[in-house]
Amino acid sequence: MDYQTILNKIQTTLLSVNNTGKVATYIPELESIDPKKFGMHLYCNNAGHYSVGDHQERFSIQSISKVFALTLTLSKLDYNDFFKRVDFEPSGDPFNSLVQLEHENGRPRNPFINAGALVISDLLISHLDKPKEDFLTLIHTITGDKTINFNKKVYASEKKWSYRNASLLNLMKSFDNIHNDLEEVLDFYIYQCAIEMSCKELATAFMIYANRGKTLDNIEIISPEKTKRINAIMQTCGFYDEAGEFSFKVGLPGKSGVGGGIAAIHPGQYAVTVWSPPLNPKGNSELGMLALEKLTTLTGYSIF
Ligand SMILES: NC(=O)CC[C@H](N)C(=O)O
Repeated sequence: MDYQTILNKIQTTLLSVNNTGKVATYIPELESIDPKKFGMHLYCNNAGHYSVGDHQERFSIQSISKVFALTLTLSKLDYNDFFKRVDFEPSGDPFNSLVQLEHENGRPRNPFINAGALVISDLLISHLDKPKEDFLTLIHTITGDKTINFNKKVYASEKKWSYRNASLLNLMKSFDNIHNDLEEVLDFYIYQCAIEMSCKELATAFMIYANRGKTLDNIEIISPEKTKRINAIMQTCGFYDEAGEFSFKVGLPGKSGVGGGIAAIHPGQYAVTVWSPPLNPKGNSELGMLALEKLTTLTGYSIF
């Protein structure tokens, strides 16, 4: 498959698209990002790399971090302990919605909405001595790059504007589904979202999900069985109330973030990442969705 020609075609086509998306502003620091940035990186199972645009530039991974947090949790915890606290059904609601949580007694629908990721942060704090270090170490291990870190400005900016996440935490605490100090949980969650990676680094990291839980150096990060489940949750819950649309149009398991990144995988084949900051009304990268739709259309392959 000539992936490089396909990526070039995608970039050329997207240059002429009228991008109606808007860069996220509710985390003020994200507003300063150039909306014209566009990068894409595809990492093939046979170790081939294909890329276009700003694929080497780091950006805020935001909710893509939720996949790594789930991976770390499932590598440490028994399923039952975990799924008592978080479900694995699509929410059909925006990523930061409070409504469903009240109806469902403080048990989040899935690990990829904010409420679910906050419970995961709480669980990791309970089970790890150094949650932040362990989280970063996981990312260093799966990318082979120890320079990856969090962005202090984005972190500070989200901390100032975290009223909604604080509300989610308080609501869950009232149902006894948060066990640690609320400030500590919020701080750890915001730290994860503020991590910066490039398309290239994210595609490398996501190769574990395309490769049954193993890095390309054959280190098992998570079992094939748990990898299967993480991929299933990406497929059904990776795009909030647009998960159905992403499945329909793209047909790959993936995860988006409000920094404008999307990472997706084709099991056994490749990991692909795209970055374009302007978001559609559901909080997913407008051009990112389009780029991946074109990828599976032009290659003729998705998981379906
Ligand atoms: N969808 C996202 O990327 C949301 C992450 C963001 N840090 C938040 O909690 O609101």
